[in-house]
Amino acid sequence: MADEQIPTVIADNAHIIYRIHGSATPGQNNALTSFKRLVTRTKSAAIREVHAVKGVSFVAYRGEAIGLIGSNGSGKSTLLRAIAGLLPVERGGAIYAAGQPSLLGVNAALMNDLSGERNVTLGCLAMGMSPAQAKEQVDEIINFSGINERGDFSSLPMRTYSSGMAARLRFSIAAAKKHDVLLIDEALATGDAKFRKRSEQRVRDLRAQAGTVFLVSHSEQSIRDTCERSIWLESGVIRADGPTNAVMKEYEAFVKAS
Ligand SMILES: Nc1ncnc2c1ncn2[C@@H]1O[C@H](COP(=O)(O)OP(=O)(O)OP(=O)(O)O)[C@@H](O)[C@H]1O
Repeated sequence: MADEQIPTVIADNAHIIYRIHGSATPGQNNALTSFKRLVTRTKSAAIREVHAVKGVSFVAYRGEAIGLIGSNGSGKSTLLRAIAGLLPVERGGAIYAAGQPSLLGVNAALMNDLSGERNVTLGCLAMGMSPAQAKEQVDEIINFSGINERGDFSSLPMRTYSSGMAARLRFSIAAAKKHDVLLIDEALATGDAKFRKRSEQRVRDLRAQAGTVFLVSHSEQSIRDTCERSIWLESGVIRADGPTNAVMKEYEAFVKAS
């Protein structure tokens, strides 16, 4: 934990509910039933709710790297998206964040028809760099991503890249900037072992630059290597929050028992 405890993200009783429209059985959603609902002012039976995150509270500090762990569907990605401001928190709770948290992979909307190089430039500009700064960064980002390891891919359109290559480029663009809060969802697991090592080092560097990093991963090793604190979510509820070793132990015992 950082010496000076400066909060970067505060979640206060955060509830996140997905509302799924049009999930009714056939016949429930035709024009006549819609009209009846309008006249009788009843709510659509076609809206179903998934309560993905249930009253989550925590404080993250500058300099911390926090792993989010838990079973499939436990709400980890949902929580990340809410921290990034991409999903609303229900009334009565809130998530406060310093600066503009960046969710890796979502913020960098890459264009399939443009070359990797052009995408790097656009990504840098979108993150607020000046054209001169962006130009300066291009080579370093391409090198870091390793997409040119098997030929000159950076000048080819993105659609010629494998999904792993695209993910690596996305990570490299996002990691070129100092972030107040960087949110990483499984991104480290997409690259090969060599890239994973490099990106873990970059996460450590970003942390050293006084940002806060959240990492969602099913790779226990990635979490152990990068995060000294972990939050375990299960069915949308925090089951444990503390030093990674202790939280992992509890989680593993739960997995074994279930
Ligand atoms: N776009 C969506 N619309 C409706 N429900 C969703 C949506 N995305 C996720 N959910 C539901 O919200 C719950 C939490 O999902 P979430 O993706 O946050 O879990 P996760 O912990 O990240 O899972 P995983 O480990 O499998 O990636 C699940 O029940 C899931 O079905």
